[in-house]
Amino acid sequence: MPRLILLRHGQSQWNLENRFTGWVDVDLTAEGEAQARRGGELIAEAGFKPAVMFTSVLTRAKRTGAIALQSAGLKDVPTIEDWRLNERHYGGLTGLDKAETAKLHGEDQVKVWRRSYDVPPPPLAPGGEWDFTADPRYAGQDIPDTESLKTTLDRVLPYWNSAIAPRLEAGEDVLIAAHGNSLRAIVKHLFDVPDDKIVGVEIPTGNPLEIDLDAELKPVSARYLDAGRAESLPAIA
Ligand SMILES: O=C(O)[C@H](O)COP(=O)(O)O
Repeated sequence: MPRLILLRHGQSQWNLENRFTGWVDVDLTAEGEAQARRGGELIAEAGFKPAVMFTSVLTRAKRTGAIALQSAGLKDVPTIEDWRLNERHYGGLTGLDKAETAKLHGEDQVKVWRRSYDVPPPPLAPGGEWDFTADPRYAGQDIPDTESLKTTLDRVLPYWNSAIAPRLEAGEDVLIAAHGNSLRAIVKHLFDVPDDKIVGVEIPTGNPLEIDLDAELKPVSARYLDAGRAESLPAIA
């Protein structure tokens, strides 16, 4: 039975500063590094030995995965990076303070932007500080100027189907070190979470989520390895 571990990056500098981050390449805080190390210890305690780690092109996810593998004694596990595992693009909210944005637009509107399934934030204006179109990591790609969870899933799912699922179907265990919303998209897909229920799914930083899958890659059981920092999980059908 293949095992999958989803690991959201540890606390980033902008998690700490409460700023909308999306594709901005901020690094981990010291606390985030400690969370990644602890995640690796829990992965080792669970006896998890992935054949491969998938991650995004963003430093906070790549470093979390590398630190966790190192602290699990698994530093030789090969890593595959792809932008399709990036955080959702936060559009015109990128860089803004989350609390100030809530004062300006109201808590309800900000919750819709942050957690609804298919309402994207306003698009990013071209040419500004957070315009990623000239970033060589996205050369030749048709990159978004904002993303809802739905459009995030639209780019995560083809990558899941073409690159990740075949490894699990071959019986390999897989670690994915990524982001709150690219991982929420994978959770929505795997657990078949209805569109109006995904609003309640939160993924904590640096806490490995182990999902045991059957041959059809349907979840059989799931648990956070750090039970003390767990969030509730969707029901298994
Ligand atoms: O991009 C961000 O700001 C965070 O990584 C995730 O943000 P959220 O909690 O608003 O989804």
